[in-house]
Amino acid sequence: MIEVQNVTVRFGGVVALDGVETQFANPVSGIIGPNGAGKTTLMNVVSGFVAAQNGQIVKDNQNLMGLAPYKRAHWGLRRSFQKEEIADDLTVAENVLVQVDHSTLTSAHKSKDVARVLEIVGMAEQADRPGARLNSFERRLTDVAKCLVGDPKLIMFDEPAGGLSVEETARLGDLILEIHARTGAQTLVIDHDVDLIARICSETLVLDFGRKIAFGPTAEVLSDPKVKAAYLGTEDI
Ligand SMILES: Nc1ncnc2c1ncn2[C@@H]1O[C@H](COP(=O)(O)OP(=O)(O)OP(=O)(O)O)[C@@H](O)[C@H]1O
Repeated sequence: MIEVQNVTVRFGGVVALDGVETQFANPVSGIIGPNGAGKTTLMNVVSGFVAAQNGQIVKDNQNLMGLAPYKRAHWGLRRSFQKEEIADDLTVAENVLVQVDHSTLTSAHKSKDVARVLEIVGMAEQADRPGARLNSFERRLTDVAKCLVGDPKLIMFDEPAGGLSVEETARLGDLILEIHARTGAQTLVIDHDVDLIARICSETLVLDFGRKIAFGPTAEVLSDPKVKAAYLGTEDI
């Protein structure tokens, strides 16, 4: 369970999040809304990149607001960005290993864990290939592997399907659906691809101008007139 409790963020005069309150209880949950709605800001509050003026984020009784960003990562918070952070001069396996650098586990244990997550994302055969030689989908899969390594508890994907083909998006969706069973982590997904959200997220939060305008089972939320109105003139839903 991820509890978002009355979170408010202001950037000068802009209210990016306005008392947002919700509870994500499902293995995979979505966050959608028009451009500038506050979606990325909410992820930034969870990861600690942005300080909220008010509110708390609690995951399974752990109040994340009380932890510095690096401690949240040690605790098990993982995040992928709109652009992958893959080092060109490191191999795929080394890129993933960096994520668990801080861990006190033995290097044999870490290598085994890296091999396990590369197997899950389908990149085991490319483990020794340098980042520079990966295509865009392989980079994305390596980024997902970085989120899976080292006992994650909460994984956040910001527009994971951006720039992917229909087939690649379908594969990525399958992979995200497997995460909870394979790692136990709960996943939050922001994406403008509403078909992907509808397929993989059993519940979805809709933000508009920093406010929660809907939350609940994804199919219900997507047919809500308030949600359709928020998207009017911006994109189809
Ligand atoms: N660091 C910042 N400084 C000032 N304003 C910001 C900052 N980050 C976000 N904002 C503003 O806060 C509001 C919410 O932005 P945010 O990026 O969270 O929206 P979003 O829903 O993720 O949008 P998109 O779908 O376009 O990525 C916008 O008005 C944005 O301009």
